[in-house]
Amino acid sequence: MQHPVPDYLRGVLESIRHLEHGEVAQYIPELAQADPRPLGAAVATVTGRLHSAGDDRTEFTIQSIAKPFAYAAALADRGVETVDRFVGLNPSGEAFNELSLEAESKRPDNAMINAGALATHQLLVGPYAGRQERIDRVVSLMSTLAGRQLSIDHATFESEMNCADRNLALAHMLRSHGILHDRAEDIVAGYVAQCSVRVTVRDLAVMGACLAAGGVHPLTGERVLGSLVTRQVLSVMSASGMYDAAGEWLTDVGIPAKSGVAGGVMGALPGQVGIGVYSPRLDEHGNSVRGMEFFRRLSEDLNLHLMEADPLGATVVRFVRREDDAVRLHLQGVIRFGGAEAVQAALVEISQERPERVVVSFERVDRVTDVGRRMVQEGIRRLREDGLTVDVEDPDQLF
Ligand SMILES: NC(=O)CC[C@H](N)C(=O)O
Repeated sequence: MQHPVPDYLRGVLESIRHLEHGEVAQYIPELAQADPRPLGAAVATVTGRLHSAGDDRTEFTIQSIAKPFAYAAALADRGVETVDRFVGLNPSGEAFNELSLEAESKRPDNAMINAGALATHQLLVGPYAGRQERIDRVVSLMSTLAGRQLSIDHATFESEMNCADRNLALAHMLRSHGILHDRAEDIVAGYVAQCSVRVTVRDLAVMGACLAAGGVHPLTGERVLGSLVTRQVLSVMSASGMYDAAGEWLTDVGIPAKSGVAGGVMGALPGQVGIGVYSPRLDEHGNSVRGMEFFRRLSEDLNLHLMEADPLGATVVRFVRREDDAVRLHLQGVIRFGGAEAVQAALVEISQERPERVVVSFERVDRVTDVGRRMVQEGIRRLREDGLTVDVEDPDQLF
């Protein structure tokens, strides 16, 4: 049989194809000439399966979708503290190309707007890195994440450099505040180069899946980014990834995402999937019109909203069985805070029966987080302190 997901994706694309409002980006000549018709989408799971439909092999420039990856690289290269000194964490509420600086620190509001991305680009590699080293760093990280060597579209690069007045103005202002150190021209060139990297929706989906998997590459299993770095990137993406539409986006769609003015949108839903979509016509915020509609549809059809959670706690306790001399507590699934609290409650109840022996079985458990382990250990410690015998069955040594 054929996997149903590509068919589903095709259906969604067909249902949004009629949306023809919006315009291709006008302010970069090369993008203004782009064919507005292509439409493609891809979804990659954190377990490494990739599905796509429509114009899924068409290359386009990544533009601002490079920002979260440059931010990830800077966080990895310079550490959270250093990066936080130069780039803020709050939504700006203004357009992506505004000079949005925090009143006192003069830091750009966040790394998803141009001012923040210029500051982030300066931080790449190390204090003495040169223009080419910084570019190589971002391109190489994005290539690792995409699982193939990505390259720069020189025509788009030149085209944007010829009309980069606004980004140059931002860079000069940032330099006057001591946020940039190199020549404004070099930082802008590096930033524009990172924006000019060519990708497909399949690349975006895999790159997003890597963020969704906490920094572990879904296809190779290799850890590419630290889990705290990934968490910070996703947090800033959720707050600011869709620019001044970020609040509405988080409410309606609930998938951390980043858009680019060539028409790409990348999403990363923690623990589940990476999503890529491409359609060049943009709304007034610079977000792909069909791309946003695609995300709305997926979020609704597939229940992907970040804030839509199931009450997971109680399901960790599979059952409690009373035998002659023992009470057996069978656990299952993933034990995090919510589940571990339910285990502790079950242990409190069992302690009141004062059985000779308690057996806690992890046979059907998939995973125990650190906090889950500490909490279950504490429950068991208290049972033993009460004078009960507790045995743990843990064939896979998860506990
Ligand atoms: N939102 C975007 O994709 C903007 C990227 C573009 N290169 C710029 O700096 O204007």
